[in-house]
Amino acid sequence: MTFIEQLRQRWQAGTQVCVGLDPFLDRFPARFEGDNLAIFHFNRDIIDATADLVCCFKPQFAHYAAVEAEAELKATIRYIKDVHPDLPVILDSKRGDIGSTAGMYAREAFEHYGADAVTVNPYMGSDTVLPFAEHADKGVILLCRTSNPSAAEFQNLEIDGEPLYIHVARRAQQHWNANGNISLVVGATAPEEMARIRDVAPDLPFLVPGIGAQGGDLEGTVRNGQTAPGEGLMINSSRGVLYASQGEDFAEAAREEALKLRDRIRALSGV
Ligand SMILES: O=c1ccn([C@@H]2O[C@H](COP(=O)(O)O)[C@@H](O)[C@H]2O)c(=O)[nH]1
Repeated sequence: MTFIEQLRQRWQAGTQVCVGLDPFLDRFPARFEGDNLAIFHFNRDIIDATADLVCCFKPQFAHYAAVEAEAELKATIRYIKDVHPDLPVILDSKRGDIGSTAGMYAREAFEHYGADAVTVNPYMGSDTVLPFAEHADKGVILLCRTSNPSAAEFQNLEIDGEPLYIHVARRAQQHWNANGNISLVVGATAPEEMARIRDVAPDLPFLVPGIGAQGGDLEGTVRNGQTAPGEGLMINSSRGVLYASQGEDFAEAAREEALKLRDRIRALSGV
């Protein structure tokens, strides 16, 4: 099954929640002290506690590379594929480079790590996006309007009467989506921008970071981002779910948070 097919199946099962797997070792419960595979074991417990509530998981690459835990990233993705094979995995590595290097980044995500989708920075232009998009069964999730406080600095600059992020969204919808495998990153901190992006990219799934720790607007996200009730969105929460408790009940607390988020989204969707 392709990334998009897997995602649609999860939307139909009633969830648009994406749990981000961003390990911070200093926020792990005490039981992981001295565990050489603490990141993998923590992830495994979170994955098992939330799998039935999510439409995808999203490990963020830097959180593994910075602590030389690339093998645990690979093991985490392998674990999801083996134990929860209906759940797609997004490798959030925000890659982007000249075409020949972009092709290697695509292989890194899809072949080496076994991810179903990867985040890509499209601001270097078409030749840096297409080496990812030619992997027709894989998802390519392009930064469009990000969630961070300075996102507007460049992304909202007007060019030919429209903000730069609109040019990216239109190019994605009209030129890069020949294989039907493109999605966009649109932050929950920018609900007005999200509405404008949905106008020019009516079909593309949105990966929506910024809920929880970043103070994003869940109601505005659902109102402005959905393509149909219960569809179109992968609403990410990382720290808000992973560190809901740092005690022995961390996995139960993570499940509770993911469940609350899923049900709030459902209620806002009217499904
Ligand atoms: O615009 C963006 C793009 C990616 N991210 C990533 O999403 C998660 C958010 O984590 P929270 O703890 O839920 O705030 C993190 O991995 C970011 O690198 C983003 O926040 N904004």
